[in-house]
Amino acid sequence: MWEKDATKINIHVIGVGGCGGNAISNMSSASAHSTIRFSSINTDISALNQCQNLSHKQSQEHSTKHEVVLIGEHTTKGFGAGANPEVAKHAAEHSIELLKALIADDTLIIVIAGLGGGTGSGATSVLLDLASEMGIDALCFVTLPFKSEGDKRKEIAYHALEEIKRKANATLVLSNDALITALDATVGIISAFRHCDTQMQRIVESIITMLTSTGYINVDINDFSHILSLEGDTALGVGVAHSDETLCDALTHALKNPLVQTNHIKGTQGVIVQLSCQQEPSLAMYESMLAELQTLIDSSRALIISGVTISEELPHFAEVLVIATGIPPDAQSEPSSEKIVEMKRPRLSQPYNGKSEYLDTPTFVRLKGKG
Ligand SMILES: Nc1nc2c(ncn2[C@@H]2O[C@H](COP(=O)(O)OP(=O)(O)OP(=O)(O)O)[C@@H](O)[C@H]2O)c(=O)[nH]1
Repeated sequence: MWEKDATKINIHVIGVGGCGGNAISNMSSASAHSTIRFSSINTDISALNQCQNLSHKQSQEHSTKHEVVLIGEHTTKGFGAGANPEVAKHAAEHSIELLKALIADDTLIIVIAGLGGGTGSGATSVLLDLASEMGIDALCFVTLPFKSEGDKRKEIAYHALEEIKRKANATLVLSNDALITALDATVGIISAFRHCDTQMQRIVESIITMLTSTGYINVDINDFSHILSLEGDTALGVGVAHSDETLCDALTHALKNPLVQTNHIKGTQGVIVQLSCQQEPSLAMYESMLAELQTLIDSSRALIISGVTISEELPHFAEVLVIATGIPPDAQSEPSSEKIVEMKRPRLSQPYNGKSEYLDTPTFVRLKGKG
C-alpha cells in the first residue's frame, strides 16, 4: 500500500520520454524492492504500450508494477512531441492534474530522462516544478546524447539540462558518449543504451537500498538530502568486496570506473559511505576502509557519514556505496554547459525501516556541480 506517514518514505521512480520509459521497463522488472513505485510518462502512446509490454514480459515472475501515463492526450494526440521540448512542456501542462495525482503520495521522486529529444527534455521540468510546489524532493538522472546524434540534439539537451539542474534537488548526468568510449567500438546502439540503463539502474537500486534499509549504523534520508545539498561536483559509485580483506579495494573500485574521466573525491565537503555486508565486517577492516577514504578525500573539512547494514541475501561478501559531494570543480572537466547544478530544496522526512537488498556489480557516475 502506498501511504505517506511520519515513519515511512515513499520513493517513486519515474521515466520521462522514450529513454526514461526504457530504463523504467528494465528497472521495474529487475528491482529487488517491491515497495518502490515505477512509472513512465510520455507523449507517445505507442512507446508507452511498448514499455508496458516489455515490463509485463520481463516481470512475469516479479510482482513489480509499472504504471504508464500519457500526457497531452488532447494536444499531441498520443503521437509524441516530435523532438520539440516546447510541445512536450505544453502537453505536460495540459496534463498537470494527472501528474499531480501521480506523485501526490511521494516523498522522493527519482526521475530518469534522456535529453536531446522532445518529451524528456521538455516534460521533465514541468514535473520538477510540480514536485517542488508539492514539497516532494526530486533526484534526476539524465543522459546526454551521442555526438553522432548531431548538434541540434546536443543543443536541446544542454538547454534542458540547465533548466533541470535549477529545478531538481540533485541531477546526475550520464554521458552516452563517455559510456561508449568505455565499450568495445563494435558495440551495437541498443546494447550501448542498455549499458547506460544498467548503470542508472544499479545506482538507483543502491540509493534505494540505502534509504530503505535499517542499518546497524543508519544513513537516513535526511543524511542523503544534506549531502546532496552541498555545492560542487559529486562522485557516486558502488564497489563490491568478496572478502573482509578487500573492503578497501571495493571502496577504491567504486571510484575508479573507466566510464568516467575525472573520478576523484579530493577536497569533497561531504561523503556518505554505506557498507552492506553479508555478515559483520571486522572492526580493523572497517577502520582501514574509512582511513583509505580519508586519504582519498585529502581534507579535514569533509563531513563523513558512514552506515553499516547486514544483509544476508547479498550474493557477495559486501558492497560499498560512496556518494561524495561538494568536490571542487576539476580543471579537466567538461565545458560548463555540461555541468550540473545541485539542489537547494527542503529536507526530506523520516526514513522508512524496510529490509535490505543488494546490487551485484560495481558502478560509478559523476554528478557535476555548478562551478
Ligand atoms: N541511455 C539511453 N539513452 C537513450 C535511450 N533511448 C534514447 N536515448 C537517448 O535519449 C535521447 C532522447 O530520446 P528519447 O528519450 O527517445 O526522446 P523523447 O524525450 O521521448 O523525445 P520525443 O520522442 O521527441 O518525444 C536520445 O537522443 C538518445 O541520446 C535508451 O534507451 N537508453
